Amino acid sequence: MSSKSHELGLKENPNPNSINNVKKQTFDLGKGSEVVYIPRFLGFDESWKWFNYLNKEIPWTRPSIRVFGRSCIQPRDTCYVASEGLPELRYSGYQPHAYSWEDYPPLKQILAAVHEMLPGSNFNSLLLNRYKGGSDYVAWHADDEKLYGSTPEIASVSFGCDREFLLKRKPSKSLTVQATKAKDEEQPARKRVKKSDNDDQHSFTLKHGSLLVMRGYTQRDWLHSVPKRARADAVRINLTFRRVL
Ligand SMILES: O=C(O)CCC(=O)C(=O)O
Ligand SMILES: [Fe+2]
Repeated sequence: MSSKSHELGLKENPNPNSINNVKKQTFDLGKGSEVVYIPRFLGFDESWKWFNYLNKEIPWTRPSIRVFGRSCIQPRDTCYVASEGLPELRYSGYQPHAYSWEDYPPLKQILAAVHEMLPGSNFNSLLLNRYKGGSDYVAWHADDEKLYGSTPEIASVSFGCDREFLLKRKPSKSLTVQATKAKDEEQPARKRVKKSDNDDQHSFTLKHGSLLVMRGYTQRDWLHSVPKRARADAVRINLTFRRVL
């Protein structure tokens, strides 16, 4: 254990007793996409220690990114940590500097807890986000960069202010609106696809100390976002662990 994590009073294994009997909610999104939500992945008090460490020690930046050809400031703070020798990450025209796990030893402890919770996982990179208040957000996107492969598992740990996390199914590429409508009208009424059916959207309130996992074809077939929320007035820190192939 590093002297730094000793100073913080952080344990080597963040929550050994609850690893195997935590409440785990699994959501089958259909067609090979799945989300798992574990509200109390890490203990409450311990999670505030992680929060304080991350808020203070991580070299947060708010880079310029490109969205639809326009340059803008990313509406949240960010940092990137990755194992050595991996291909570089690039998103929205921005290539973050890859810090080393050795620079922030407590991150390795959180990574170990995630690995223990998700047998078979082997994450080697981490994107950190800090939302300073309700006007910080992440727009609709999928983490479908090629370097993660076709069915990436992404493990997302949240600290601090509760925020809503939304998922919506990507519009189908093969059927235009017109084609969908025409096809729909060919069907007898009882067989028509009801567009009001709500299995195309899901919402989770990501709690302090929670873990949310997206896997299978979730990045190919779904978009996710953390929208602005006027009443969310406190800081939230989110860590997304990923495996670069
Ligand atoms: O903050 C979150 O919960 C999600 C962050 C996210 O989607 C991302 O970094 O790609
Ligand atoms: Fe994402």
